[in-house]
Amino acid sequence: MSPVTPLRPPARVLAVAGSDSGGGAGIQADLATIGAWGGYGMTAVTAVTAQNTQGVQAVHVLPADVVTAQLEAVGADIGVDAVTIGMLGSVPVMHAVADWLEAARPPRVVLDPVMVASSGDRLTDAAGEDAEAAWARLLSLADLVTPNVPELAALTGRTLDEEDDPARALAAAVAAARGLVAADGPVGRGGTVLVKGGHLPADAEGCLTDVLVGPQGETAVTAPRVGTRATHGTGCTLSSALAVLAAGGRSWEEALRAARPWLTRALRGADGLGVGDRSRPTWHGPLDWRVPTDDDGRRA
Ligand SMILES: Nc1ncnc2c1ncn2[C@@H]1O[C@H](COP(=O)(O)OP(=O)(O)OP(=O)(O)O)[C@@H](O)[C@H]1O
Ligand SMILES: Cc1ncc(CO)c(N)n1
Repeated sequence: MSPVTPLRPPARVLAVAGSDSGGGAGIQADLATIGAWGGYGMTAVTAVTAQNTQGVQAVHVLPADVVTAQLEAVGADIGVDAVTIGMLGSVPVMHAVADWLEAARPPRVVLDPVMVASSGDRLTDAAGEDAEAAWARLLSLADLVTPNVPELAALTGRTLDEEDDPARALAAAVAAARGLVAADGPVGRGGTVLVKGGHLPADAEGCLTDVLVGPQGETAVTAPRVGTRATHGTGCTLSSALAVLAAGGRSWEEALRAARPWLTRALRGADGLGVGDRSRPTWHGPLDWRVPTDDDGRRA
């Protein structure tokens, strides 16, 4: 019997990110998501974190040359259709990744400018002018940048947490993103910014809005706010889904319209997981599987 050959080879997606021992964010979320969407996942680990649903207990950032070695090993042999970049951890690692992006020029680059975990713990020691220069390099090499609102505030130097009205808060965030994609802004190559609404108040219908802000225009995608504390890893999950969908040929808008309802299901599925009791992870797997839990989502 001849071996089974897929109709189309899977998209090869490289995740450049930190390891989350708790399994909810970082490399673990990236690989689960890439697999869930039928892609072939590869990794360049930038840092090892000891992390669970309570917070981050330890961070060890890898030496920059070890990160470069992983990037070169994968790029030279297997090939890369899309890259999703998350936690980088230090200025030397940021420059190592930027150097590789400049040399390898992978076709689609999604940059999630991770700075702080959902628990509030810092995930990078990069600060000051050195960090600003490294972010500017990375932004200029990205096709899609996916900041949450605090990250957008940090990248643009704007204050984005003073507005309580949902529409005005979103408008302020979108205005900040416009500055990033402007002709003289730091996001180069006609890149796009996805403003993520997870840190903004829900609107009167109980919905959150994400907005793609590109040089040619803007697209808003709205979804119900899920009343759960299980939002750990949503950012990594969304970025990886967008990378694998774009690698399969979709535009950023098509990718976001496909990924967003799936993310809603991943958030809804999380409460039945019974994993930890604080900042629980989203659930990347099939939804027809449950463990018995009590009303607080703890294993019964
Ligand atoms: N409670 C929620 N209900 C529905 N969607 C949500 C919720 N929280 C976040 N999202 C969605 O999850 C995605 C990630 O947004 P968010 O702003 O939380 O990113 P993040 O802070 O980078 O995530 P992370 O928790 O991984 O750090 C967005 O599409 C956002 O709209
Ligand atoms: C390793 C890692 N990357 C990203 C995040 C942000 O969710 C996290 N908590 N941990």
